[in-house]
Amino acid sequence: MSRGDDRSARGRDGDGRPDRGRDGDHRASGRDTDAPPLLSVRDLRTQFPTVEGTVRAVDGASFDVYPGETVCLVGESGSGKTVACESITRLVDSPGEVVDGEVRFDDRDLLDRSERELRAVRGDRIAYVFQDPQGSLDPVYTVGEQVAEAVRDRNDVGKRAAHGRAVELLDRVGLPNPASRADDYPHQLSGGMKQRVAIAAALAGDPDLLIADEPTTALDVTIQAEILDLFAELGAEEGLATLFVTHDLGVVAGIADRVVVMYAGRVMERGPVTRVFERPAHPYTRGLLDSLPGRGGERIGGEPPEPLNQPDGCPFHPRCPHAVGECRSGDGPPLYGVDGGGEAACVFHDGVRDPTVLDSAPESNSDPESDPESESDPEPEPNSEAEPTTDGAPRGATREADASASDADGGNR
Ligand SMILES: Nc1ncnc2c1ncn2[C@@H]1O[C@H](COP(=O)(O)OP(=O)(O)OP(=O)(O)O)[C@@H](O)[C@H]1O
Ligand code: NI
Repeated sequence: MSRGDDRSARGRDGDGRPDRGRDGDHRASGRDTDAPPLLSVRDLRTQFPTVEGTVRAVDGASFDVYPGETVCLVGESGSGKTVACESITRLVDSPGEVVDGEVRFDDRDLLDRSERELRAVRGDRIAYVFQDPQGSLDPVYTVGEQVAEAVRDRNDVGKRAAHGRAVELLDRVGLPNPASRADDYPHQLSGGMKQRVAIAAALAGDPDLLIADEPTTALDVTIQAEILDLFAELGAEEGLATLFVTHDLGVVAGIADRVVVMYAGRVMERGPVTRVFERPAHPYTRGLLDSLPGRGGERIGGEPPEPLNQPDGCPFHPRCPHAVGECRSGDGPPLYGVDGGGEAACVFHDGVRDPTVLDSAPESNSDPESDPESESDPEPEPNSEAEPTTDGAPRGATREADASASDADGGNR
């Protein structure tokens, strides 16, 4: 039985939400464009008090995730991606604390809920997958026992039914020979298979939102691509919404409907993936894109600010080739609407004041036909350009379909 059937049988689709991803429409993703956001994060602030001062790990971030879509959180190391994800269900390690903001999920503020209520939301409605599958599995139990335990935690079923469901879930995530593999211990599985098991456990409560923090970073490149395909499938076939953290823009090109670019705890730019890749409106986003192998490969000069020593104004101004006086003082620019969808926190967002900010794109940007190919190549090695279609092509094609859909209706998001 597929998970979709199971949902219907349990009446979860009877809540007025459209039956997503099974109608063979033009979108490859299961994104539901008419529904209100599933998750709406507003002005989120999470801080860590330290002896040297307060680290503002997330400093006023706002973004949405709609039902069935994949939103990628990107940004250099230390930009606050992980802390933002943890803040959504208040998983932040002490002494870290969410000090302000709103996290609306299904129209209730999660930040108001008790720890007990949040525990029920976690795993059931919102599930997490982390970078290191080893860390999420217990070495002394078989993988079948662990997934079955996750099933029993979230559903009122007996041992035998839970085991059957565990095998189904292991099959769903593409574990070969799931019935016999269920008896394996984690150390008997490869890294990619362990990550599949962790994903199966995350699916045990039939969540609506999966938060995946660099789930493929620890895996080698071909396995990475397979796991990314699995995430894409889960979105398209089961209407699962995903908030996906990565610092790899090649990965973003392959799976995202929309992108949120973070820097120094703030959102620098957000919008439909095609618009952001083709016409980035923030110099930081452009810098990240220009560092892709297919786009010049040059890293942004300088380093992100020290957590305890943030500059005034736009946090990116010390590294920005376009910075002017007003970028260096005040609280930094607000998010301005950008043509084609989304927003950018830059005074040059519309190219009116200084067209060079938006026009300084590399040559390849002027050819929209060939561009997505190089973007979608998830392989960071220098030789990856030689064989861009090996596994980049199918996902590149998927993304184009997704992204044009996002683009068409993304103007107000
Ligand atoms: N326990 C902690 N105590 C103090 N500061 C912390 C703690 N955890 C995170 N931070 C700070 O919060 C900021 C955001 O960290 P976070 O881990 O969210 O970044 P990230 O974008 O996920 O980076 P990466 O790509 O390396 O995973 C960083 O400046 C980090 O130093
Ligand atoms: Ni992180």
